[in-house]
Amino acid sequence: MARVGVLLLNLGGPERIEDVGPFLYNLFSDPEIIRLPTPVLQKPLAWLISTLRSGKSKEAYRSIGGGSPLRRITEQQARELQSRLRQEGVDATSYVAMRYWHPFTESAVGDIKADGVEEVVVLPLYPHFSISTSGSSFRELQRLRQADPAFRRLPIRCIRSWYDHPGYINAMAGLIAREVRASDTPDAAHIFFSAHGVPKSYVEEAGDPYQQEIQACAALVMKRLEELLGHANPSTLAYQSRVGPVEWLKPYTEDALRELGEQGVKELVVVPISFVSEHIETLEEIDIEYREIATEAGITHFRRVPALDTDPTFIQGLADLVHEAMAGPEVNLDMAAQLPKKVKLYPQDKWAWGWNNSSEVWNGRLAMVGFSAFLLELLTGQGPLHALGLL
Ligand SMILES: C=CC1=C(C)c2cc3[nH]c(cc4nc(cc5[nH]c(cc1n2)c(C)c5CCC(=O)O)C(CCC(=O)O)=C4C)c(C)c3C=C
Ligand SMILES: [Fe+2]
Repeated sequence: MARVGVLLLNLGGPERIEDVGPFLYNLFSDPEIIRLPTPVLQKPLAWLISTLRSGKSKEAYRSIGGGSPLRRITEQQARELQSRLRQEGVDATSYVAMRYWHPFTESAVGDIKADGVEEVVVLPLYPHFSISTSGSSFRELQRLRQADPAFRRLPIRCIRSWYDHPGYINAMAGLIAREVRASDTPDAAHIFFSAHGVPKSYVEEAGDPYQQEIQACAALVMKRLEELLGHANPSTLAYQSRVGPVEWLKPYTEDALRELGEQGVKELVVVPISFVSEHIETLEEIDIEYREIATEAGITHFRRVPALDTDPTFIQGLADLVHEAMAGPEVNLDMAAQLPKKVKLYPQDKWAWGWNNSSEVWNGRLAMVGFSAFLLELLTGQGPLHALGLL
């Protein structure tokens, strides 16, 4: 029997307040998170944004106990999945590969090689594919594989996304049904799906299938929920956690909550749909910020469905996904990271004269170069502005 390594991909989170700044720097250094047409500016911009954001982020992490529970929960999921697979006769060991904090992807790959694993199943702990999440981790793995002949030799089967997998849909519907039954008005409780957002351009320009997978998933969960409850509840899908000035997927969670309040909705069952573990965006953003907005909007009952964490139906669903992947063909990282549409990531790169997309991009680039030079001068204390006595 082959020794199988199940590599679980996740984002990672700061474990202590001191980790918040470096964690944010790692996150914003990723070109899949901030898609800049000029890569040379990625690191200065990451430094700037992480510095500006870290106060707000630290406050949020403080309010949930001083750090993210994501590593602890992901490691628990990994242990339970491993024991489930071993009970089912697979010689499996699971490994956790975080994208922006410990344990990093590189260290998980090192452990896989040291343990003599013979084949790898890559399972992102994101049910829905996005360029910014699974896509980014697949690319990181691709870089590590290209640089390492020993890793390259291992057969690999990547699971791209699993938003429609029966184990996951059943587990989600089961948890929601519990909250609906416990509500004051089970027939009328409004099911509110809150998914992590992404910038609109990811979907419309770069061809990210994320929105389509989220919509399809919410529809499947609602169908299963109706079967479990014996009645259809009203539902809404909205997107949370917007960062920065650009437009993200709409409706935004805060706006949708206010609108439901205006419509007279009183009882809400909030479902964190794109997350499979509790973390800052469930424990702080939903439980504290959005609860407050809903209450102000006149929603009197706000119940939040817990994240799946180590729910047994969910862990069994993950084990089934691994079995299905092992029974299928190899799926390499290129195939897993592929986008459905053949699109240009930066359509504005195409040159054209006049006041248009391309000239706006070049203005933006020149402004960024000027801004970086200014930043450099501030840091080094040397440059033309100092020479002119302006700094
Ligand atoms: C489906 C899940 C996620 C998507 C899609 C996603 C996209 C995305 N996120 C940011 C910016 C931030 N994300 C942060 C933390 C964070 N995000 C996810 C999940 C998705 N992100 C997780 C699991 C976590 C870790 C949470 C934890 O408990 O530590 C943060 C840091 C927290 C904060 O300051 O708000 C940022 C910033 C962008 C820009 C983006 C898409 C482009
Ligand atoms: Fe995020």
